[in-house]
Amino acid sequence: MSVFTPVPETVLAQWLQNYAIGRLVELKGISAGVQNSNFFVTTTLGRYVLTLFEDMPRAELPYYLHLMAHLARHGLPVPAPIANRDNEYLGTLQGKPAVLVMRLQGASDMTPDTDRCTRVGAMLAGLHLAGQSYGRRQANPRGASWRSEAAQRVRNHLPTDERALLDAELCFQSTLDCGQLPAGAIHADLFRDNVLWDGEHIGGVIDFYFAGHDTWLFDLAVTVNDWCTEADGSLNRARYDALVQAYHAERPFTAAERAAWPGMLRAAALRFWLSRALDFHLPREGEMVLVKNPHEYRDILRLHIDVPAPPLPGQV
Ligand SMILES: Nc1ncnc2c1ncn2[C@@H]1O[C@H](COP(=O)(O)OP(=O)(O)OP(=O)(O)O)[C@@H](O)[C@H]1O
Ligand SMILES: N[C@@H](CCO)C(=O)O
Repeated sequence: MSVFTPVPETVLAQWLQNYAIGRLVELKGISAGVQNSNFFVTTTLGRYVLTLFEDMPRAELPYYLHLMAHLARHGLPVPAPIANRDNEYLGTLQGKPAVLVMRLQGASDMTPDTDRCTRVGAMLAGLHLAGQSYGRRQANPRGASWRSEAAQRVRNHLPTDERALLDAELCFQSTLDCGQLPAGAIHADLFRDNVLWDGEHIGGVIDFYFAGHDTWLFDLAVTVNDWCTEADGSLNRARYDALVQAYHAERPFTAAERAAWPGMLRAAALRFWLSRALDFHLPREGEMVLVKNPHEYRDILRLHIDVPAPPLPGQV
C-alpha cells in the first residue's frame, strides 16, 4: 500500500485549478512504491502521476525535479514535471510537498534479457552525457560519507562475521581514490523496478529521488549489481557484457575507470547492503519503509571480493 496520505477527489479538483492541464477525470492510488504517496491522475488534457513526498526534506526536492525536467528536455524517457500557473514544479497538497509529472508508458521487467540490458546500458550513458549541462549540484545522498556514517550506526547490530566483512570493506574502500573519475548527475537507484518497458523500448525511467552528484562509474555499478546478477549474487556474464559494452559504445571508459571498477562494484553493493541493514536493524519509527533483504547485497559484495568481475571494455 503506498497511499499514505489520502487525497479526496474534490480537494484534487480544486488544486488542479493551479495548473493548465484541464479538469479532473479520474484519480487512482498506485499500489507499488514504498517511499511516497503516488496517484495516477487523468484530466481532460492528459495522464499524469501525482506524488506527495512523505518524508523528504522540501529543500532537496528542486534538485530532483529540475534534473528530471532537464533530462526530459534532452530526449530521455524521464517524466517531465508539470509547472503550475506560478511556474513552479513543487506545490503543497494535504500539507505535503507535491508534484505532478507526465505519466509514461510501460511496465517494469524483473527478468530482463540481454537486449534489454543493452538498451539500459546505452540509456544510462545518455543520461550521464545529458546531465553534463545540468546546472544544479547536490551531493549523492548515499555517497561515501553516508556509507561510513551508516556503517558506524549499524555495525554493532550485525553478527560477528558480517561485522568483520564490513570493517574489512570500509578499510578497503578508504584506500580508493575516485578523484580522477568522471562525475556528474547520477540516478543512483536504477534498479529494474525503476525502468518501464513499452514493447522493446524504454518507456520510462522513474524514481529520481536518490539522484545526486557522484562518479558515473558508481551509477553503472549500482545498475550492473541489480540488472546483471543471479539470485545467488553471481554475475550473469551475457547480461553483464551486454550492459557494459552498450554503455562503453556511447561513453567510452577511461583508464582510471577501468582500474577503479572492481572497487566501485563493491562500493555500490555496500551502499545497498547498508541501507537495507539499517532499515532491518534500526527501523525509524513512523517511517514507512518496505524492508528489502539485506543479505542479497551482503552476498553480492562477498562475491565481488571473491570473484572480481571481468574488466571493462576499452584500450589497456
Ligand atoms: N511517471 C510515471 N509514469 C508511469 N508510471 C509511474 C510513473 N511514476 C511512478 N509510476 C508508477 O508508480 C509506481 C511507484 O512509483 P515509485 O517507484 O516512484 O514509488 P516511490 O514510493 O516514490 O519510490 P520507491 O521505488 O522508493 O518505493 C511505479 O512502480 C510505477 O508503476
Ligand atoms: N532500490 C532500493 C530501494 C530504494 O529505492 C533497494 O533495492 O534497496
